Amino acid sequence: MRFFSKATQPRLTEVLCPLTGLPLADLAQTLEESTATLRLRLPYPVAAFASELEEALKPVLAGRTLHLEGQLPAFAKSLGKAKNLIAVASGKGGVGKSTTTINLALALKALGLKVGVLDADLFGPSLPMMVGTRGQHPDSPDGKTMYPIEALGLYTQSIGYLVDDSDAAVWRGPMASTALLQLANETQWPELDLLLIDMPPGTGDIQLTVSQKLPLVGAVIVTTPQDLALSDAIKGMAMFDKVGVATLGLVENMSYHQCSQCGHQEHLFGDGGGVRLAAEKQVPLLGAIPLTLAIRQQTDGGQPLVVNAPDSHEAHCYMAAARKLLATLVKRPAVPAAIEVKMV
Ligand SMILES: Nc1ncnc2c1ncn2[C@@H]1O[C@H](COP(=O)(O)OP(=O)(O)OP(=O)(O)O)[C@@H](O)[C@H]1O
Repeated sequence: MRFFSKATQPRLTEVLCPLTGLPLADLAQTLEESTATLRLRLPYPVAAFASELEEALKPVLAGRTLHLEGQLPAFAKSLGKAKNLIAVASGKGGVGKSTTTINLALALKALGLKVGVLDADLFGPSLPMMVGTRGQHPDSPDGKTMYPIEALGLYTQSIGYLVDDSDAAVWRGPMASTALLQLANETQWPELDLLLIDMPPGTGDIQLTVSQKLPLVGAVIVTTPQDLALSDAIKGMAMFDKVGVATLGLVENMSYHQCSQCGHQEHLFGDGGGVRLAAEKQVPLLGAIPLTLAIRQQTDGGQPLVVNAPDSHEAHCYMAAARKLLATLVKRPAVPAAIEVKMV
């Protein structure tokens, strides 16, 4: 419900939200409005957008003091206290799904969200290496559930914390799906705005079962511009479609190679594949991430670029993708909060 005075309402309709591009009147809720104050609530954390919002809202304020607050609502059922589960998937292996997941998670955290990452990549759990938690094991308060391991400000859980890579690789079919679902369900996630799930590569039974049994808001598909990766990305989208999970967007990884010496860009794996696929499937292209030495070195070394070099071109690419993903989410209808009915 939105309450605007006659003076404020038409002006808020003209002001566009810097995140979504939608009129703020469609998103904001007025909590308080007086001659001295305007207090607004938005459906996303506002700190990272404060200066853009203050600038955009100047015409509405007319000298009043602006107070902003915001929180991401739930767009699907939660998993315990974790809201908004998003699968990060790719049809083809080795396209940089895990690298994209971790950098995207850190970029979303930089936008003010509380983010968890579930490394569900049974066949090559790489999250512990990417966030520098290799060799750590989750604590258990009761011998039945586990706490996630906090790293770089993210709440992480990985099959790699529990078993050796060699043990994980031999899991097949139902056993693998059960292990993944247990890992998701038996982790005591804190209150999270988002939980990114780094899915195993492929579109087989394991991926299908996990997509059906976890309450996903949607999926982000990672691809490279290569024809083979693109056709596997289409298979990935079709799988999610089959189980009624929306594709929230595409990330084109290794979009172009950027030389660390001269900055020259070359389209090693082809040009424009992600743009064409996004247009054909009518899904947002969330971002185009370059293939660079720094991404590989720093992510593989446990210090992903978004935290280690936040001013780099690569970090800006991840930040732009995170912003677009957040904007895509915010435009979706939220799940209504539970209404408490008192019996008298
Ligand atoms: N944009 C990039 N620039 C440079 N190197 C990258 C980039 N993206 C990923 N890599 C590197 O490519 C390798 C594979 O990446 P990653 O493990 O993220 O792929 P994946 O799709 O998750 O693999 P798998 O299918 O095995 O789960 C890693 O060494 C990673 O550092």
